[in-house]
Amino acid sequence: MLTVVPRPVTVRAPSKVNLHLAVGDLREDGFHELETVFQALSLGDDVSIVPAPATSVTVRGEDAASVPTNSDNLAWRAIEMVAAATGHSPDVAITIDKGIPVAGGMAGGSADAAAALLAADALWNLELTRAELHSFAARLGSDVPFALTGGTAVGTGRGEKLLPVLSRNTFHWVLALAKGGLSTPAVYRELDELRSKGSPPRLGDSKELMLALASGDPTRVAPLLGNDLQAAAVSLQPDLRRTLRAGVTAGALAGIVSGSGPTCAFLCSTADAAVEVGAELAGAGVCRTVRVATGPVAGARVVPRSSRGGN
Ligand SMILES: C[C@](O)(CO)[C@H](O)COP(=O)(O)OP(=O)(O)OC[C@H]1O[C@@H](n2ccc(N)nc2=O)[C@H](O)[C@@H]1O
Ligand SMILES: Nc1ncnc2c1ncn2[C@@H]1O[C@H](COP(=O)(O)OP(=O)(O)OP(=O)(O)O)[C@@H](O)[C@H]1O
Repeated sequence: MLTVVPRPVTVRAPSKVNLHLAVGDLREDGFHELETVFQALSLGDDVSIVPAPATSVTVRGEDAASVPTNSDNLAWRAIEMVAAATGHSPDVAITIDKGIPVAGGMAGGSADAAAALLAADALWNLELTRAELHSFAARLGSDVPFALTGGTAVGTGRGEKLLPVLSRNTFHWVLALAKGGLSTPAVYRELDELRSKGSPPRLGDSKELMLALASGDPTRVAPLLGNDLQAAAVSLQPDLRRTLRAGVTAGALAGIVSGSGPTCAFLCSTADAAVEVGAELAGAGVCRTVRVATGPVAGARVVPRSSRGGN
C-alpha cells in the first residue's frame, strides 16, 4: 500500500526597522499609542512545519539557544491559535532557521509568528483571507501584522493598524548586532521613566519622511530617521552611543537604534557603501557582528519547493 508522506511547508518572513517610531502616552491596556513607519528588511527567518505525533519546535542558527522551544515560542502559539479556531490538530514539528537577531528590536519572534500563520494556512488548505490572517497576527503581537504585509507601511494604534506607504528604490542598510538583547517591555518602561523625570524630545509626525520615501533618495530619507525609544535603549545600554557614532564615522548617511534595540541600523547611499561601512564597523569592535540588508522586501511568503535547499 502507498503511504503519503506529508511534505513540509516552508515560509520566509522578513525582519523590520522602524524608520520613524513616535511613541505616545501609555494606554490603560499597558500599550503605548504609536505612529511608526516600518520597512521590511531582507534579513529573514524560515519557518517549516510538517505533521508530527506532537507539537515541537527546533531552532537553528547563531542565536538559537536563546529562543524558547516550548509553547512560549510565538510560532508554536500561532499554530495553536489557528488549530483551535479551525478544528485542526496542532501536532506539527516546527523548524525555525533564524537569520534575525533574537531580542534585537528587529521583530524576529513576530516574523516567526507571521510565518507560522501562513504555513498553517497552506498545510491545512484553509484559504484564510488577509483580514483573518491579520486578526490572528494582531492577537499574537503588535509587530506581527507588519511581518505578514512587509514592504513599507505606516502603523498606528499599538502598531497593528497598517497602511501601505509609497517608497521608491531599494535602500541599503548595515545592521550592527549587539552582544546581548533588550527586553521590549523594559525599553518602553525606561522611556516612561525618562519622561516622568524630564521631557526628552518627542518625534513629530512622519509627513516629511513620506515625501522623502516617495522620492527614493536615501540622502533625503537619512536626516528624517527617528526613534523615540532610542533614548531609552541607550540609557539601558550606554555603549550603543559609541556604535551609533562609529557607523556615521564609517560613512553611513545616518544611524538609529532599530525598534526597542539594541541592534543599530545604518542607512547607506549605495550597496558598495554598505559593504564598506559594514567592514569598518566590524573592525571597530563596537558590536558583536554586522550584516548588510536591503529594504523594502515582501512580507511572509511560502517558499516554493523548487527554491528550497536540501529537501
Ligand atoms: C518596539 C516595536 O518593535 C516597534 O515596532 C514594537 O512596538 C514592539 O512590538 P512587539 O514586540 O510585537 O510587542 P508586543 O508583544 O505586542 O508587546 C510587548 C510589550 O511591549 C510594550 N508595548 C508594545 C507595543 C506598544 N505599542 N506599546 C507598548 O508599550 C508593552 O509593554 C507590551 O506588553
Ligand atoms: N520564535 C521566536 N524567535 C525569537 N524569540 C522568541 C520567539 N518566540 C518567543 N520568543 C521570545 O521573545 C523574546 C523577544 O524576541 P524577538 O527576537 O522577537 O525580539 P525583538 O526582535 O526585540 O522583538 P520586537 O522587535 O518585535 O520588539 C525572546 O527573548 C524570546 O524569549
